[in-house]
Amino acid sequence: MRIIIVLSRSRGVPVLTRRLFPKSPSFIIHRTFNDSNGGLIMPGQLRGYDHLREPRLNKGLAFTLEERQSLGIHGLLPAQIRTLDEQLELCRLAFSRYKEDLHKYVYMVELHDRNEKLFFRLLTEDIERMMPIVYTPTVGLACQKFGFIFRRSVGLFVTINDRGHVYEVLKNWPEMDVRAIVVTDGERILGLGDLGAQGMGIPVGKLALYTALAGVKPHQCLPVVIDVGTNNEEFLQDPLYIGLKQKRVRGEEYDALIDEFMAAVVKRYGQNTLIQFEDFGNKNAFKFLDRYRNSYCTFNDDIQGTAAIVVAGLMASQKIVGRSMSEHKFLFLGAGEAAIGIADLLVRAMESDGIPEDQAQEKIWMFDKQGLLAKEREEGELEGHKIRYAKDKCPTKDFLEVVKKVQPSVLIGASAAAGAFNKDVLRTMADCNERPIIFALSNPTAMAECTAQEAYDFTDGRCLFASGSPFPPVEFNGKTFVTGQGNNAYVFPGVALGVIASGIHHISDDIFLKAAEVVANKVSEEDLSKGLLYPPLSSIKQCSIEIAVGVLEYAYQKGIASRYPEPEDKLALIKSHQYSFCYERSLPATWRWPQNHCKPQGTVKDPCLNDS
Ligand SMILES: NC(=O)C1=CN([C@@H]2O[C@H](COP(=O)(O)OP(=O)(O)OC[C@H]3O[C@@H](n4cnc5c(N)ncnc54)[C@H](OP(=O)(O)O)[C@@H]3O)[C@@H](O)[C@H]2O)C=CC1
Ligand SMILES: CC(=O)C(=O)O
Ligand SMILES: [Mg+2]
Repeated sequence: MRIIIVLSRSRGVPVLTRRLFPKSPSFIIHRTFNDSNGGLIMPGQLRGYDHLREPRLNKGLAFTLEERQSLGIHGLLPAQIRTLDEQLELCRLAFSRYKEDLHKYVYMVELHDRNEKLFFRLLTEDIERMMPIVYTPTVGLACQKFGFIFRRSVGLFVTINDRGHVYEVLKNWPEMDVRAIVVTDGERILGLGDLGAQGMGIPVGKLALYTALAGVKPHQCLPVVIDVGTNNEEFLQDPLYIGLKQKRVRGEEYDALIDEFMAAVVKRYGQNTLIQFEDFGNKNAFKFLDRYRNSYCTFNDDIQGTAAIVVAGLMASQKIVGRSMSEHKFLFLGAGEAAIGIADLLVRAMESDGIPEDQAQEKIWMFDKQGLLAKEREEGELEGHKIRYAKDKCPTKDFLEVVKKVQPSVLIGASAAAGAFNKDVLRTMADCNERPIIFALSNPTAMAECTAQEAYDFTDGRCLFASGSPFPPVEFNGKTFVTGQGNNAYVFPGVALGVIASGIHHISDDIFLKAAEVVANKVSEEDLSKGLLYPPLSSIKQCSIEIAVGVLEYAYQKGIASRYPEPEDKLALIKSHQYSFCYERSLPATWRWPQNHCKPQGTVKDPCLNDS
């Protein structure tokens, strides 16, 4: 009789062993070890050298002498031992020496690939400088050039050819404790259109913010691209394109793939796994939100996350403008995911102030490629989600004329129509409002409906302005305005952390209203006086934590949390779910200097001790 003993962390290995040796009884010792962040590591299976190759374990020159000795990597590193702070200083220097943003992006990707802790520490400590690189606007350029800068896989690609085997593909992802997935099919990447599989940069960037802003642990995050082809002709001809070179598959086959993906996620990682939909084309985005919102733990960031950040800005603006939500008139340029999502949450906010739904909808006008949404359009020309904002009559197909007729107090651009808020539009807003509110939400920067400078110049410095991608501070008449970033990045990381910590099964719109209130309450008089409708980016991490606590409170109040008992100290629970941005000790607790080994003299720095 043969006995095979399998020591494995993977559920797949014992199965494989049984298949290979069907007649032998195999004793499976399924033993796993957690690092202090909850990531699974297997000391018994790791060579010392792996600590240098595996980005999750690598500390570079920050390995202490003891660690180098005990891991058997002494001599594989030069003699210098650096602290985490010293490494960060060097990273900042290297980062700043790259002149091109795309080169900075590649530097960050390579750092991530080399030393995960250092990457996240750098990102989280200097979010104002790093966020425009790992996120909008540079991430848009990175997706366009993804084929050229692709180094190593950073997420999972599920293609239409994997139909029937999606669960097997998902099992190839090496992490077993995934709690959050950001998935795109690349059809509408920012305002750049169909970038197919190269849209992978977006889930990767969004999830980097999960960790950097809310402290969701990196090994719990999984970026996914669903590759069903692309209709981007340039990419189809480009030898560097990394995805399937075929036109997009649509219809039943596509829907079945997404259904299979959702079911596979639950099978592999459990029903509480959060699935964030990102940058799908709008018909699919609305369809999947409707289809899955009550059966999976899911939300659509472009529809719901964006809504929360715009409603937050409007709540904050009340302190200056003195108007409640229902006293505004809203005009949108664009009637897609972002615009409809914002409008729906605005209606909900007005309803909670006692305004009936139909009256709330009356205050909202929307303009798409064909003009103002009007009931008089031919049948079939108003998709389901647009109908509720259609007006009886369309005064004109000219946007400026609509601005003049409607005289909105709030103008919201979510169209990717660069420059559509031109001088005449902005001047008209200034003529009919003491403090016009202007959101140019489209990303990346080049797609914005107007620049910050234009907004202030053409409204005589009276507007309250926010944009989806960052603009530098603006001078007008001797005053400096700091422009706020109206971006869902203020919302989704905190919502995700709150959802993970409370174990919510389904995410309602009210959670996004709650998040909006939290963000609005963080805007100070001082922020508003500088022109900011949002807390400064320097407090976005605090904002994320407060949103997470707000979500947790809401979940227990409404009885939708699934983790019991309810924690008394909700902040402490949230913190217990967060990643540590400090190095862990890589020394086994029992390790001692060998007896015959003379401990080296001199100062031995311990990088774990001297960071905050
Ligand atoms: N700041 C933030 O946090 C976010 C910003 N965005 C940005 O918003 C933009 C739109 O995203 P999303 O709503 O998801 O995209 P969609 O494709 O869902 O919607 C775009 C909308 O804009 C309309 N549109 C396009 N061009 C024009 C034009 N020239 N004149 C009038 N309307 C036009 C389209 O009209 P039609 O319906 O007729 O096709 C459609 O209604 C993108 O740039 C995206 O990056 C998105 C999410 C979050
Ligand atoms: C910010 C974002 O989600 C978008 O532009 O699509
Ligand atoms: Mg998006």
